[in-house]
Amino acid sequence: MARKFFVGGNWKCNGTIDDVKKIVTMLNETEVPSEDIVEVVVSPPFVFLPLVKALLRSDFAIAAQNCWVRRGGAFTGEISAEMLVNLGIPWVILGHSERRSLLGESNDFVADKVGYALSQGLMVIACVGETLEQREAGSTMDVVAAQTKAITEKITHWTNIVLAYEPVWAIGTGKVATPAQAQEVHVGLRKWLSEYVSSEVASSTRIIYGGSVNAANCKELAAQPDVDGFLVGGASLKPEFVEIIKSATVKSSD
Ligand SMILES: O=C(CO)COP(=O)(O)O
Repeated sequence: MARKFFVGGNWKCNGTIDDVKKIVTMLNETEVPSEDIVEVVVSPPFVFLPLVKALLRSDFAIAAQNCWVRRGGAFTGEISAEMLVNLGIPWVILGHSERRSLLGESNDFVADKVGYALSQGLMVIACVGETLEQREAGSTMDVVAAQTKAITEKITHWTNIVLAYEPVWAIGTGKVATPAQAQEVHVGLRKWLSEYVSSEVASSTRIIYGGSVNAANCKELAAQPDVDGFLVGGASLKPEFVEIIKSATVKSSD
C-alpha cells in the first residue's frame, strides 16, 4: 500500500512573533510537490498556534508539540487535547525524547496521552528512539519495541498515527543516522507491527525518521524503502526545510 510521504517541522521552543511570521511567509511563498505526494505539518510552540493557523497556507497542516494526558481541568500549565480540537489543530506530537528525558515522561504516560488524543479525534505523531548508550549496548530494537508496545496497548486503531523514529543521539547533534541505520530500525518496527498488531497496520503505517535531517542528507534517507518521511527540528526553522519537503519526489519517481 502506498504510504504518503510525511514531512513534519518541529519548531520546539523557538521563535518570536516576527520569526514565526517570517517562516510562515517563506513556506507560503514556496512551491512544493502536490498534496498527493507529500503531507506537510508544522509544529509551532503552543502560544503561536493561532497565529500560524491564521497565516499558514491551507495545504499545510499544524501540530501541537504536546497535550495533557486526559480531559482538561485543574492541571496548571497544561493544554488539553480538547483545546487543540477546539482550536482546529489536527495533529499533536507525543513522546518526543526531549519530553521523555527532560520531563520524565514514561512509556506508559506517553501511551496514555496517545490513547486520549486519538479518542478526541487528534492525529498523533508518536516518537520513539534509543539513546547512544542503548544503541551501543545493542538494545535499540528492544527499546523502540517497548515504546511502541506501550502505545499499542492503549489504542484500538493505527489509522491516525505516524510513528517517528528519532534516535536520541542524532537529535540536535548534527550526527545523523546513516540511511542504512534508519532503514534497519524502520524495518524492525514494521516487523514488530506485523507480528504484534497486524500486517495491514505494518504496511500502511508511516514510519518517519528524525535526527539532524537537513537539505544535504534528506534525499539519501528518503530513498530508503521504509523511510516514509521526516520529523525535522533545527532545519525546519530555515529555508532548507523546503528542500526536505521536496525530497518526497525521490519516492514518487520510484
Ligand atoms: O527532535 C527532532 C525533531 O522532532 C530532530 O531535531 P534536529 O533535526 O534538530 O536534530
